[in-house]
Amino acid sequence: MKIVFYGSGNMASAIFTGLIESNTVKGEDIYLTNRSDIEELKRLNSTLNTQYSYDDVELLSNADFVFLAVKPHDFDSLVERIQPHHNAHNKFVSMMAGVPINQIKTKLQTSNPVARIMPNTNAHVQQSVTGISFSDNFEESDKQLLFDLLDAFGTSIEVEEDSLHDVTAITGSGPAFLYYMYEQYINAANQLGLSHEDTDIAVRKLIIGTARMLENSELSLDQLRENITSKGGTTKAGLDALAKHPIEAIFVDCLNEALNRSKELGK
Ligand SMILES: NC(=O)C1=CN([C@@H]2O[C@H](COP(=O)(O)OP(=O)(O)OC[C@H]3O[C@@H](n4cnc5c(N)ncnc54)[C@H](OP(=O)(O)O)[C@@H]3O)[C@@H](O)[C@H]2O)C=CC1
Ligand SMILES: O=C(O)[C@@H]1CCC=N1
Repeated sequence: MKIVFYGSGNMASAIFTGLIESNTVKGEDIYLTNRSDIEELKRLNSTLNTQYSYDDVELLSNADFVFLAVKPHDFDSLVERIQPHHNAHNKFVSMMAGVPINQIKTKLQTSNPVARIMPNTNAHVQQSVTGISFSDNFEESDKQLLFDLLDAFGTSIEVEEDSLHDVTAITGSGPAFLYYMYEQYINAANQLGLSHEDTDIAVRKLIIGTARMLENSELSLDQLRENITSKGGTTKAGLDALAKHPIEAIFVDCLNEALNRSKELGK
């Protein structure tokens, strides 16, 4: 299988690293290109054995899956490279936030199958949650091949194309929202008495341990919380202070803004 990535940045590298490190695809079967950062392509060639080229005829020839991994605002520059050279064998897989399948087909002037995926950077540790939608003409056997690729770097859920906006907000951008929250927690913890170094280590371990509990426990979130909350104790005091703030409303606002931006990006 020949896989091409147009774009070798944060999201693409999380994916192709996951594909290679899980032994799902050999580095030599993955072809990378970017706008101009050849040093990065050489570095990836020496660490992951991936191929690289700026020759679009060579890249697209016999390519099974062509990942479109540029920012939405760079799509037009990508179209100039791909449109004259794509062939009937190419199945396109776009990870561009917000850009609809019909726009991809129109700009590339193609009736080839197109899938849209919305992964997240947890792909680096094979823990991406990836939403996927297919154009009507995507063959079942090709869908299965693509699902197998997605499995290599996490779990996938097939959704209606319109719902990819929700996936983008909740899990595509989601790691950034959680990192931001953890940053605030660390900032607040730094105002207590531990050294900043100890606080950083303690909070990172706290986050990892709590995530492991979520993974391994059969208890609900609220039961897990209840199990820590002694009557009249410290947790209750802290939770009461939290409840004075509109935390749910803050996240409603955050997710709606992300979702609206996803819709704007496709216009
Ligand atoms: N980062 C994330 O968490 C997620 C990102 N996405 C989506 O993934 C896409 C990429 O995002 P991200 O990886 O963060 O972006 P980056 O800025 O990290 O990478 C963008 C890549 O696109 C390349 N590029 C730009 N123009 C062209 C071109 N004309 N031809 C070939 N390559 C080109 C850049 O090359 P060069 O370095 O040479 O300029 C670079 O390798 C976006 O559409 C985003 O919506 C989706 C889910 C999560
Ligand atoms: O910020 C963005 O637009 C992309 C899409 C999801 C995560 N990063």
